[in-house]
This record gives sequence, C-alpha cells and structure tokens, in this order.
Amino acid sequence: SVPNKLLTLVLIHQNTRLLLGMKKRGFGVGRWNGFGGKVQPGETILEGAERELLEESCVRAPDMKHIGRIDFEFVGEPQIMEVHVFKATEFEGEPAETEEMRPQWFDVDSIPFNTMWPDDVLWFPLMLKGSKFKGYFKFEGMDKYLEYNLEELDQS
Ligand SMILES: CNc1cc(N2CCOCC2)nc(N)n1
Repeated sequence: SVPNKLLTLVLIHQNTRLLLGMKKRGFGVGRWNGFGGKVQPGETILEGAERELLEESCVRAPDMKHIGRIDFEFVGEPQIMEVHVFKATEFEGEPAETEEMRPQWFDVDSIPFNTMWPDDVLWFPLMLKGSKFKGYFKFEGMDKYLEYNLEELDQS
C-alpha cells in the first residue's frame, strides 16, 4: 500500500485550438501531451500545475480550472499515478520551447492522437466539451491499457 504519486496535466483550449507540447525527455518522451508533472512537497496540486505549466511552456494561465482526475496503474508498479487535469482558456506570455517540451497549437479537429498516450482519445472529448470526469486506466507497458473506466461527473 504505497501512496499515490500526485501529478498534474494542463490543457490550454482556446476556441478551436489546443496547445500541446512534444515531450523531449523523461516519462512520455516523444508524445504530444498537456503540460505538467510531479506535485512537490509543500505545494498544492493547483500550485504544482501552475508551476509546471510555466516551467514547461513559459506561459501562465491564472484561470485554469480543475476538470478531472485520472488514476493510472502500470502492471508491476505499486504506485498509482494520480493525474489531476486542469483546463484554461486564457494565458499570459508566449508559448516557447523549453528543455522539457516543444509547444504547438493544434486544431481541435486534428489532435495527433497517434503520437499521444493511448488513453487520450477516450477522455479528450470530455475535456474539450467542458465535462468534469474521473477515470482509471490499467496500463501494461507504455502503449497498451488492459482495462479502463471513465465517467462524466454531474456539474449540477
Ligand atoms: C499513462 N497515460 C497518460 C499519462 C499522462 N501523464 C501526464 C502527467 O504526467 C504523468 C503522465 N498523460 C496522459 N495524457 N496519459
């Protein structure tokens, strides 16, 4: 019984465009994704999301809202990755390449799911339409999930 690993993921969704970053090193390298990473001791999950967005993309998004949580289990790994997903519509600054990420805008109708984590095609539509959601995926390796569940939560 290991405590979950707290992580963040921030998507900037402006009208018909979505800001993604190409991960240049580390976990998920070679895949487009939102911006995020580990929550550090002594910071809130929101503070961690804001910090990682700035570090990885050079922009700030003060209006980011918590829209979901996805727990990822990897077969053979005792620690579950608890990913808190945030969405913003406004941002300050100019997205710029960093050591971690190369940012690029995508039309919401042309999201490069074939070079993203395989779960994304399932929950991105919920994120794009403004739903709140909770998910669980059991991965075996980096490219395949064995099980999942995903539920939209009531906003009322
Ligand atoms: C396993 N499937 C994943 C993982 C993930 N992460 C983003 C935050 O950092 C940890 C991994 N992001 C997506 N879209 N899918």
